[in-house]
Order: sequence, then structure tokens, then C-alpha cells
Amino acid sequence: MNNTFTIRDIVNEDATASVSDYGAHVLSWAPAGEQAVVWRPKAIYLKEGTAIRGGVPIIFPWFNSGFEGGHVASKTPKHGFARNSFWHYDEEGSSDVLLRYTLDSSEIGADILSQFVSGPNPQFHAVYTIEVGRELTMSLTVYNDGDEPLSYEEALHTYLQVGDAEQSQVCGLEGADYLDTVLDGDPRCSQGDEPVTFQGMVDRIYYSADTLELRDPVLQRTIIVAKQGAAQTVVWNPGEQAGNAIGDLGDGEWRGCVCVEAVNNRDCAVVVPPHDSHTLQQTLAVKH
Ligand SMILES: O=P(O)(O)OC[C@H]1O[C@H](O)[C@H](O)[C@@H](O)[C@@H]1O
Repeated sequence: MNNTFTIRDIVNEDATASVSDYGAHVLSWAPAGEQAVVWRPKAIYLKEGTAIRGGVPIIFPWFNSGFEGGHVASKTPKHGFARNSFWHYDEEGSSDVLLRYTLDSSEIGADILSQFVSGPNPQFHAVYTIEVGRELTMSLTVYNDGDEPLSYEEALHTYLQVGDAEQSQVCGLEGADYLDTVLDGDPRCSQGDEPVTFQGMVDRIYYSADTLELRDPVLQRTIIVAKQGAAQTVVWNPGEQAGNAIGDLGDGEWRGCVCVEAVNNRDCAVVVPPHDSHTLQQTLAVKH
């Protein structure tokens, strides 16, 4: 594996984007003529073993500290190893509109692999593609190369740029059940008829895979978030207090983003039969 922090800038007639090989991490994406849609903070810190803030971290094979036997577990690193790994850039499989990355279980330490719920010796490889155009489509396919079912959690943890989180709304989750992980015991709640808004920390796992709209009155646009192969949607913004306490964000930067994430976690973890695969996909677009 090539352990250098390469960042690839993509410029084509429909969009610009930048992608880091470390984490196969989309750092930014803007359709032509638009402000950035995928949000990145002012400073990006690149350090082996540490996740990049902003952009689209790939969360795999567990979400937060994982979930096992009906309880929150204590797996490390937080959100799995995919965002902290140097992925292989597939030169031949890539172009100025599509980037392709791979990662193989043989490159991951046994101590980390031993934390898989489905058994200590998983064999798999992952292929991640990023299509850069007027839409951005990110697809994570995990192939189970072993003889036992492979179980994991995953997310495409997408930071979306907004003019002001407190004035933004996520529409399309009305009536959906969710786990409110800000509250003790992560109680199951139900979204009323109103959109999701951001006054204080919001950290929720919605049992919905519907296409959503992030409405932004400040930038006067709507970001459309569609997904496939996801059972859930996580919506997250840390709010002022926790946002200003995040070490790799400047004061007030939390206001410039809202995370809308395509997710399979907890009771919706993926189980891939032997020699089969699963794809999680998220597509972003803008409308005015
Ligand atoms: O700070 P990070 O490790 O990147 O995690 C950032 C956030 O990711 C997700 O949105 C989780 O739902 C949150 O609980 C977590 O705080």
C-alpha cells in the first residue's frame, strides 16, 4: 500500500471535486456554477490513524463504537478502520468523471478484524467508486470472499454545506421512527409532521431510506440526497457547544454543515452471504 497523503483534484465540464486516497475520502464537490455542496472545514488535518473532518468519511465496518448483542459495544477505532486506511487508487479504472478505490481485508490488522460481529477472520474486499458530475454518486460495494456470512455496519457520512445550520431544514423524514442518540438510552421516537431542524445537537438514526431535501434559505438552494442499499439515515449536527469543542474545527464552523448519512447500523447491520456482495450508494444533486 502507498502510505502517502495524495489528494486528487477532479475538474470536468460538469463539476469539480477533490478526493484523498487516505480514507478514499471525498473532500469536496461542487457542480459547475454552484458553491460547494460537499463541505470541508477551513483546515484539513492529515495524520495517519486519525479521521479527516468534513467531506464524506466512509464508516465501515462499525458505526460509532459498534453494536453487539443488542447493546452499544466498545470497538476501536471509532467508526471503523475504512476512514483511517490508505485505499488503493485504481488508475486504470478511473477517469476525470469516475474514481475507483479498493481495500482488502488482508491489509487490516488481526486485532482490528477480530472485532467483527460475524467472526474474527473475515475475508472481504471493498470497491468504492465516486462519479463526479452534476450529480455526485458514491458507491461502496463489499464482497464477502469468505465461506461464512459477513456482518458489518456502514455509512457514507456526508457533510453538506449550508449557509447556517440553524436555518436549515431536512424534509422527507416526516412520520419516520428514529433513535435519538442525544438522549440517555437512545429512545425510539417518531418524527412529527415537521421537517428536522437544528437548534442544539441533533444526532438521530432514522428508520427511513427515502430521498430527502436539505432546504437552505441562506444559500437559496436545496440539496437532494438519494440513497440505495441503506435501511437508515443518520442526521447529525453537533450544535454550538459541542461543535466549538471539536478540535479540528474552528469556532463557529459547525454552523456551515449538516450531515445526512446513508446508513446500515445496529438492528439494520448488513449480512452478506458467502461469495456475495452488498452495495451502499448515495447520490447528491442541487435544485433551486
Ligand atoms: O467525530 P466523528 O468521529 O467523525 O463522529 C461524528 C458523528 O458521526 C455520526 O454522525 C454519529 O451519529 C455521531 O454520533 C458522531 O458524533
